[in-house]
Amino acid sequence: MEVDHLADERSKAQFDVEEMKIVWAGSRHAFQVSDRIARLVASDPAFQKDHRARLGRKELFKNTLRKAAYAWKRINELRLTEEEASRLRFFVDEPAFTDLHWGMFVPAIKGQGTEEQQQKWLPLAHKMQIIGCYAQTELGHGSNVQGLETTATFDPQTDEFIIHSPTLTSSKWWPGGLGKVATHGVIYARLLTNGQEHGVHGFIVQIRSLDDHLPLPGITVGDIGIKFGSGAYNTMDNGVLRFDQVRIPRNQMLMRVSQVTREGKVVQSDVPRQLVYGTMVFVRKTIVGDASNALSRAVCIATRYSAVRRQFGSQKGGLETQVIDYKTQQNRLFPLLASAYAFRVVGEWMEWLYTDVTQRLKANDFSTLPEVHACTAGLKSLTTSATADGIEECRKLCGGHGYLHSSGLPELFAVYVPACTYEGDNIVLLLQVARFLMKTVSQLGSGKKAVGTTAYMGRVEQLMQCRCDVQNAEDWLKPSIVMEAFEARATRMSVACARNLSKFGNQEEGFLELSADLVEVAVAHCQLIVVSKFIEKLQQDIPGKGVKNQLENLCSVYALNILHKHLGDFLSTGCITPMQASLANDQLRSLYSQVRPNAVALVDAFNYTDHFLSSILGRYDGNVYPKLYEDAWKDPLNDSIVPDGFHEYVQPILKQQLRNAKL
Ligand SMILES: CC/C=C\C/C=C\C/C=C\C/C=C\CC/C=C/C(=O)SCCNC(=O)CCNC(=O)[C@H](O)C(C)(C)COP(=O)(O)OP(=O)(O)OC[C@H]1O[C@@H](n2cnc3c(N)ncnc32)[C@H](O)[C@@H]1OP(=O)(O)O
Ligand SMILES: Cc1cc2nc3c(=O)[nH]c(=O)nc-3n(C[C@H](O)[C@H](O)[C@H](O)COP(=O)(O)OP(=O)(O)OC[C@H]3O[C@@H](n4cnc5c(N)ncnc54)[C@H](O)[C@@H]3O)c2cc1C
Repeated sequence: MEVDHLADERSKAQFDVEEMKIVWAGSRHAFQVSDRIARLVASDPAFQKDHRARLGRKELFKNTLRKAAYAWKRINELRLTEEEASRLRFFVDEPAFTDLHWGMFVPAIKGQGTEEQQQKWLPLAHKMQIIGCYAQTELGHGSNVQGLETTATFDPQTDEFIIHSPTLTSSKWWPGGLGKVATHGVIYARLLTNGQEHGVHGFIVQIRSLDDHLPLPGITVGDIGIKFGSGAYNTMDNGVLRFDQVRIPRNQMLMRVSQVTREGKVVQSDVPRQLVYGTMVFVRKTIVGDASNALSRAVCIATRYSAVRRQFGSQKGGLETQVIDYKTQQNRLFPLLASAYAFRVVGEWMEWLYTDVTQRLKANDFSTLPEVHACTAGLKSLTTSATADGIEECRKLCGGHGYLHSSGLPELFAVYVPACTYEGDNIVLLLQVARFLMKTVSQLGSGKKAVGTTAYMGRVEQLMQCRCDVQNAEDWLKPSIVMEAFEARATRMSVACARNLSKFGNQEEGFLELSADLVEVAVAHCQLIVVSKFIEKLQQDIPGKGVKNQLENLCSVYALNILHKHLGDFLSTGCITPMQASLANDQLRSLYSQVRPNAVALVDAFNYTDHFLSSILGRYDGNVYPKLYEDAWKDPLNDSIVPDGFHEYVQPILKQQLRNAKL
């Protein structure tokens, strides 16, 4: 009979876990789809993944190809919808070329291709008759997109573009799926016509033959080599690609933003040039939602294990203390639990924001594009940095056992941590947010209304002077008080930076000199967005016994923990007093006591299967020790009692020692 070692923990929950599962999934429908597909994947031995770390690169990669092909077969056999197929790929939980095909190649064509181009290429991509990648980054330039060196020169004689890599540093470097699988790519290159340059644009280029998969003439392509962590992201074939005067028809330049005529004239559409960067906006918003997936997964493991693990405190031979009951453990774990929920909420809002901007763009309203760029860039940066740090903290929260591969945490960290770099280095992205904020501040006096997530700056005079109204710890539970403190902090930091910037004769020089401060301003603004979206969510009707109350606690934990971690900002800008900071800490401690009995149920609400979690420490039933013990014996080193190499290398040393001893 299966024993639930966490049953006692589950019985303490003060809310309806089933209803919380629906809040987490986003809707009843989303929950049902997720739940069904997660079970489907978990019950299919073809999707087994616990042996990954023991495979060499070639075997690992072949295994990924097999899984991706099998997943595609099941998607077709079961006639899964787009939503179901995407959930299936998510639960298969193995980075693969398909991520880039569906996640970037298809969106790039949708976002930057004309109607005609979409009609030609999308059906081929949707049926996977071609497999695409997104090839922007080069060996010499990633962040600086304007610095890309690959050229696309229009040849009016043949009505073609010549794609060329003029230098070593112009080699495409990093694109996922490119190394070994992609047949096509959206390639970013500088457009040259009639001897003039017209900036970076996307081009659909065939890379490999559809008959024998060999590179087409003029193309050199391969994998860039092993990446961080064994197994982990090495299931992906990140690639290198060089072009030697490769010709493509003129109609393979993605022409929604600019067109090149038969004569080689460049005609700009009425859409902003920045739409060439649109795929990055799309993926960044997806990455925000994905941060909550990765963080919740780590937190689920650390919470369940912290309830199982006992150390010290035994009274008269009784049970020792569960480590989750130590305040230090709570102080490290519960803010991460709260962040997972906060990022879920902000990820949901991001979906709304993206849908909104897409509709506006269709109607030729480009007004919200700068703000959407700032939000996606900033929140991508904030959530991925916090998640990468959070996963590592969860590993430490699990003590020594967290370092075992079977805890699920090392692989999760290795797969996740590049999120701080891909789709824009997190610092580079925060500097984009800072530019947007400085622009907003500089326009405040000109009568231009601050809108959307910067609307609070419209109240700059009030926010520069307001005094925090906290008199006792419970006051920190009031959303209006928290909001004002965060708005005042972000405004005061922005205004101070703008004033410092204005002291420089040259704005760009000032921006470089003050960039470390500007990053902090951007972080303050992004944290405010997360807090405000969480608070907004709580203004909705949320059904289910105790569900709203739990979310309120988590929202307060998120906000007050940020306040504590960034106390320097709040105090130095005079937004709160030292006494009020101390009251915030009192309140935080009290909130931890309220979260404690609900902690295991709050992670159950993520509804993760044991297959997906892939962690002995995070098992649903909490049966950790027997399974850890059992798992150790499965290691190939334990296949034989005396290891290979012992007689060859170790025994001679021992024998030498014995001989020496006898002498
Ligand atoms: C595929 C994954 C699918 C789903 C994801 C789900 C889960 C995640 C799991 C796995 C992920 C798997 C794989 C990861 C795949 C990774 C792919 C990549 O990394 S692709 C490459 C990404 N590269 C970058 O992000 C480069 C970063 N650099 C830039 O974005 C820009 O160059 C930069 C923002 C730094 C701007 O450069 P700059 O030269 O300073 O300015 P520029 O002249 O270019 O722009 C001026 C003007 O434009 C505005 N602007 C800039 N970017 C955008 C934009 N994206 N949208 C709208 N507007 C933009 C900028 O603010 C400025 O405006 P103003 O003139 O000031 O008004
Ligand atoms: C796993 C993975 C998958 C990827 N997949 C793809 C893909 O599918 N397609 C693709 O095209 N690309 C892909 N990339 C590339 C990725 O987008 C770039 O690596 C990323 O944009 C960062 O650029 P970079 O490597 O040039 O970093 P750099 O810009 O060289 O960063 C190095 C350091 O310089 C700092 N820095 C740079 N510029 C500034 C500045 N202006 N001010 C202050 N500091 C600065 C950064 O903060 C960082 O600390 C992938 C990368 C990884 C790791």
